[in-house]
Amino acid sequence: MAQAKSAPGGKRNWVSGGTTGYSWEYTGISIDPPLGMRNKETGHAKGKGTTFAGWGKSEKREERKGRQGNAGSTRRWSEGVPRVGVKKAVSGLDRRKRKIDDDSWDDGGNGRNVSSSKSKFTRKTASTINRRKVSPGKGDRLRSQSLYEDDFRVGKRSTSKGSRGFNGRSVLSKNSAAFKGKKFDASAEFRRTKKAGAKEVNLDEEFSDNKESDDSGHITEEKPRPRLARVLDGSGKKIKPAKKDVVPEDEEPAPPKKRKRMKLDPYDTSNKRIEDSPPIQDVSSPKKILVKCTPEEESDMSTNAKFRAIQPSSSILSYVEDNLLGRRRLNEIKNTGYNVKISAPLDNIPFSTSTDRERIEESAFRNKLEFFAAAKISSSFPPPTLPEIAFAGVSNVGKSSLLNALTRQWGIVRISDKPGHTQSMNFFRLASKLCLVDLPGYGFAYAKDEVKESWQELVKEYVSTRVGLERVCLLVHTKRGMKPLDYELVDLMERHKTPYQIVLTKTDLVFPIDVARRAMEIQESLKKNKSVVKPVMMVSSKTGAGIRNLRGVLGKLARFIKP
Ligand SMILES: Nc1nc2c(ncn2[C@@H]2O[C@H](COP(=O)(O)OP(=O)(O)OP(=O)(O)O)[C@@H](O)[C@H]2O)c(=O)[nH]1
Ligand SMILES: [Mg+2]
Repeated sequence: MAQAKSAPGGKRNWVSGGTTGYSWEYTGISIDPPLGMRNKETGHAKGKGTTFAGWGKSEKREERKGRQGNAGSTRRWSEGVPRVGVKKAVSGLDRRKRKIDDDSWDDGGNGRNVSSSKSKFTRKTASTINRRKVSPGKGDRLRSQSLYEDDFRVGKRSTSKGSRGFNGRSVLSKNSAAFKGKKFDASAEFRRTKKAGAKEVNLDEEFSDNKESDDSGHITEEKPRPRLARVLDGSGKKIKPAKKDVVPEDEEPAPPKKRKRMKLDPYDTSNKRIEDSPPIQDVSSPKKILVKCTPEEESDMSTNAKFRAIQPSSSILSYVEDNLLGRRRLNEIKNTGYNVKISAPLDNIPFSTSTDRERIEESAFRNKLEFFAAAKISSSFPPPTLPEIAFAGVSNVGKSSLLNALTRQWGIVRISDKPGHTQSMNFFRLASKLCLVDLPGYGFAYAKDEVKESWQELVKEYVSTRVGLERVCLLVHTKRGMKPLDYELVDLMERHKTPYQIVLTKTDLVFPIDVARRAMEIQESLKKNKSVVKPVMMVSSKTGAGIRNLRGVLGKLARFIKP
């Protein structure tokens, strides 16, 4: 700062440029030039890095050019500015402050001349100067700063267009004119280079000065940096060598990295289509589920490996494929003829254009879903007038969503991705045909332990004592499988002879083969149970896969109703 002010001849003169307006030149400049002009001055047409952050670097380069023999303008304005290293570039705000402080900005009212220049940028800078003159103060700094940013933007825009615009070319030519006749002739240098063909220029030789002075004027030693050799091709263009090609001389090239070999699980077909999996044998006994394993091997296997070793029956596999269960690409659904623009597209007839209500083939579910009672204790249960279907399962398994999906009446039953959303037993009516009961979940939920226990007790009481309970749909997350609490409820229902059916939910989250495996696993584990209703149903409330089949199964319960 102090250096800038005290430098000799620190004044800028605006010189008339004839009929075209006004041109400018620095004579013994000791101040920081206007930001946008830096590009002009340095002649960096693609001046992205030459404005704020790259200022130190470009300045350094220009100065070196000057040192090679040219005492031109660039040399001069680098004299007055405190030099900064590449890493220690002056921040935009600092430079801004420096400019405000500098008296030579006022320039004896030359702002008028500046504003009459053709340059868009120059005009704006001039207006900034004038405004500062009128209202100096705290607010001024902010306003001028924003203008400053505008200037920066204008300058940047103009330079990014390859100096086609108002100022880049003219200044460049001015600069090259200034170079002409001096020791360093840029065009001659360019011709020389072109003649010589590709030529390597070692920057270390070219720029041997590694010493930098910081703001306080101390000389500091700059850390030695590995420099990349600059390569010029036949046309004189710079070719940036790839980093990997530049190996420091003292370092030996590292040996090529060994590729890690992936271990392939022969039973894992989870990332494949069902057709890609090994040929399926029809499994008739539970022992055959795990293939190619001795009992000792089986005990050593992890739960995951055991699951992957399951080979589902061909009937389950074909059911999964036919109903497009499992994770599917949108294109696959589209190509099969389903309208992917509607919610739960697979709960539809392919190529159908009928409305939601018409698409529901099962008449009971075409009725309006109406909430009519909620219970937190068994004494609040409504009288059993209709056959009931209850939806039980761990929290967040998708019970409430399934009610909406079955009736295609989105939003009637509230859902949330937060486990423990449904906190009471909610009774819904489908006209006078069926009663659907949304039960609170068990297991992990965002609720106090005693509250969760009370839900569990309520569910247990309901499934074991409720009159008119036609079926309990026990919902199981396809990805996670049955939990101990599920088995507990199963045992209870077995004891009370409550009919229940397993429904795999969120099938869209796993690969088709894993949907089939999960169904197979559960079917086999509950094979001896008496109250379980077969088959294991598989659905996705999101894609609508399997919903029509479940509707068909549950709709049969409503047929026996006497209106
Ligand atoms: N991907 C996917 N997400 C689903 C599906 N069914 C439900 N969900 C999501 O799972 C979350 C929980 O759904 P709910 O229907 O509230 O689950 P819940 O079993 O009623 O949960 P609680 O009331 O807390 O016991 C929601 O964010 C749903 O959007 C499905 O088939 N596929
Ligand atoms: Mg719920």
